[in-house]
Amino acid sequence: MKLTATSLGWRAGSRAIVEDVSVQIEPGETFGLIGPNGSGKSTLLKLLAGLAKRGKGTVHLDDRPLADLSRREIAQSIAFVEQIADTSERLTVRDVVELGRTPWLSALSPFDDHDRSIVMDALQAVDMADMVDQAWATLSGGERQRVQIARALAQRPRLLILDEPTNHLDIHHQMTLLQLVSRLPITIVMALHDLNQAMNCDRVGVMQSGRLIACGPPAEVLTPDRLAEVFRIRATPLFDPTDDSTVLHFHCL
Ligand SMILES: Nc1ncnc2c1ncn2[C@@H]1O[C@H](COP(=O)(O)OP(=O)(O)OP(=O)(O)O)[C@@H](O)[C@H]1O
Repeated sequence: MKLTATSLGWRAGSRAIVEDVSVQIEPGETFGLIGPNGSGKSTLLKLLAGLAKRGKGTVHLDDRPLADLSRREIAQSIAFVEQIADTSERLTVRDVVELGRTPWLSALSPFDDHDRSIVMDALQAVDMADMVDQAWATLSGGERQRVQIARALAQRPRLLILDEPTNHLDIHHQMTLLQLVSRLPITIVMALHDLNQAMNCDRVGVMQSGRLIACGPPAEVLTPDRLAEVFRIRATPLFDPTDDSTVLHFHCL
C-alpha cells in the first residue's frame, strides 16, 4: 500500500509539534523515522494513522484520502503499535492478540478457525506462543511489546506503523523482530532510536523540531555531518567484514 502524506501539521497551543511534513512511502517499503526526543516522531506517526485530532494536511492510502475511509476500512488497512499500550481489563495474551481480528469480523463472519490460526501464527512470529494463557497484566515490558506487535500482525494490515518497536526488547528479540518486519510484504513505517537499526531500512526520514529535514537511503541520509547537527554526536562508520555491513560507532561531541 502506498502512503502519501501532504503538508501534515499539528500544534499544541502556539507550538508547532509537526510542521509541513510531506512524504510518500512506497508499497512494501520499510521506512524508518529517526530524530531526537521531542522532535515529533510519535505525533507524525499518529497523523499518518489518522489518530491525531485537529491535525492539518492530508493522508492518502493508495489513492484514497484517509478521511474518506470508514473506521472499519482504516482498521483493515492500518495497524498501529504505540509506544505505551496498556489496558486495565483482565485479558490474557490470547485475548489481546484476538483483538487484532476485530476489523475482519461481522455477524456473517464470526471468529473461526481461520482467525484462530492467524492469531497463533502471529504469536509464534514474536516468540510468545508459549504464553497464550498468561494474564496481560503479569507480562514484562518486552513481553507486552511483543504481544502488541502480534496483535498488529494478526490484524493483517497493509500498512504497519510501529512507534519504537524494539525499545523494551532484548537484543535477540530486537534483531528477530526487525528481520520479521522487514520481510513482511507490506508497507512499514517505524520510529527508531537505534541508528544502526535505521541503517537497515529501505529509507529513513529525519525529524528535527517538528520538520522532516531529510529523507532517503540510510547511507545518504545518516552522514556524520547530519548526525552531528541533529543528535550532537560524532558518528564513525565502521566496516564489519563478517557480513560486509557498515555500522556506526558514536562519541559525544
Ligand atoms: N498534547 C500535547 N500537548 C503539549 N505538548 C505535546 C502534546 N503532545 C506532544 N507534545 C510535545 O510535542 C513534542 C513532540 O512529541 P513526540 O512524542 O511526537 O516526540 P518524539 O519525537 O516521538 O519523542 P521521543 O523520541 O521522546 O519519543 C514533545 O516536546 C512533546 O512534549
